[in-house]
Amino acid sequence: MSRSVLMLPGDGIGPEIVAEAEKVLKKVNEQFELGLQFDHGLVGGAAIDETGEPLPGKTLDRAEKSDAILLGAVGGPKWDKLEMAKRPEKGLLGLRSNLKLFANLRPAILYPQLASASSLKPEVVSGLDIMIVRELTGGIYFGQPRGVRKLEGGERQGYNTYVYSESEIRRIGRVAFEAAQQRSGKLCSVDKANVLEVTVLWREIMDDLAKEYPDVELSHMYVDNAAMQLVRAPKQFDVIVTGNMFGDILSDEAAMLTGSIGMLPSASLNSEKQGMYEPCHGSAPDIAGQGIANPLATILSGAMMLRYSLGEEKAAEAIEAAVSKVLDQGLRTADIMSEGAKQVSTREMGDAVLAAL
Ligand SMILES: NC(=O)C1=CN([C@@H]2O[C@H](COP(=O)(O)OP(=O)(O)OC[C@H]3O[C@@H](n4cnc5c(N)ncnc54)[C@H](O)[C@@H]3O)[C@@H](O)[C@H]2O)C=CC1
Ligand SMILES: CC(C)CC(=O)C(=O)O
Ligand SMILES: [Mg+2]
Repeated sequence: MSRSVLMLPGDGIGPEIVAEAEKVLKKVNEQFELGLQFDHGLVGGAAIDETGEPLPGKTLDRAEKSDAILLGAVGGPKWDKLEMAKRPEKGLLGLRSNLKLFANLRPAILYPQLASASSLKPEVVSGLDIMIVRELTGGIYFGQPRGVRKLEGGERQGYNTYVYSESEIRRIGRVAFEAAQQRSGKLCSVDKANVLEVTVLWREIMDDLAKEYPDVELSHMYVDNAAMQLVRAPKQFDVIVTGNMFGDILSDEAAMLTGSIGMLPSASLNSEKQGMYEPCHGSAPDIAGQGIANPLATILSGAMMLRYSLGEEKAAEAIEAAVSKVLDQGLRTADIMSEGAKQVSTREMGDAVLAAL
């Protein structure tokens, strides 16, 4: 059976890291006879430069027809002066909303080899394995109305709207409760229910759902405390469920517990388990073109793709084992470099994973 994978490299370091993930995916495709067909498309700034739009119709059409998508990252200073609706980031948000990819899974796992690269002391993070379940197609990133308006007197006012409907909360809640059931049975819902009505509703729905999952222990935490607890005692968390913006911020924070944002993969799924897979980081314009970006988050996103959308658990595990082996060999990109290790480029890291497979 042939299945199609759409590669969307995007901008900045996107093409560099996606090239490494593609090598790795093509190798497991051969080794495990997966029958994957690879196609390529434009999104973000690269698409704006070529077609004038961050999400060309052709890309969306191919994305809708593909079994899974691997995306690098979008955005960069070249396009930052464009009005919001025309920026590269709209291409990514458009893919997420058009494909209804509401469930964003961001596992923050510390590879033991990287304990000294973590921002926290090894004893605080050893064995760290957190799953952040972030709602991805609602909340303040999508709420209407939004914009900048002129007030009486001429002063301008920027505004966005934080909205969640009951059904949006319920469907992401179910994903999180089910994830907790398959893990330790502990779920922490993160909100700001002491200030924001939308998250009072969020909390109410989570409490309601908890009645259907008696084997899951649900707790609630305000987002400011959660941000603090993540760096104080991160191992108190197993599954965290939260809204779009809080999840965006907390997952970058959690990334540093694993050594680098260059280590954090993600899966964005819809109800049909069609998925887009991408590293949690952005296009890193400050290091783009230097061949020093860490490709492991993208390679590990490829493993998540095999697991969640293509049902190829063995191939996914093979990639994860190869990454672990490469770290055992002491190979490190600059962001996870430590004393006694050997620094390698983006391409050398990809080649090492390939050789370890
Ligand atoms: N999913 C996406 O496409 C995302 C896109 N962005 C966009 O990316 C652009 C840059 O945003 P920033 O806030 O600078 O966030 P960023 O995640 O691109 O970079 C933050 C810092 O992390 C480093 N970094 C990121 N990925 C790395 C990797 N693989 N290896 C080594 N170091 C890495 C960068 O060098 C930088 O110092 C913006 O245009 C932003 O809108 C930001 C986040 C996600
Ligand atoms: C365009 C942004 C919402 C992307 C981002 O920061 C993310 O998804 O982590
Ligand atoms: Mg982010």
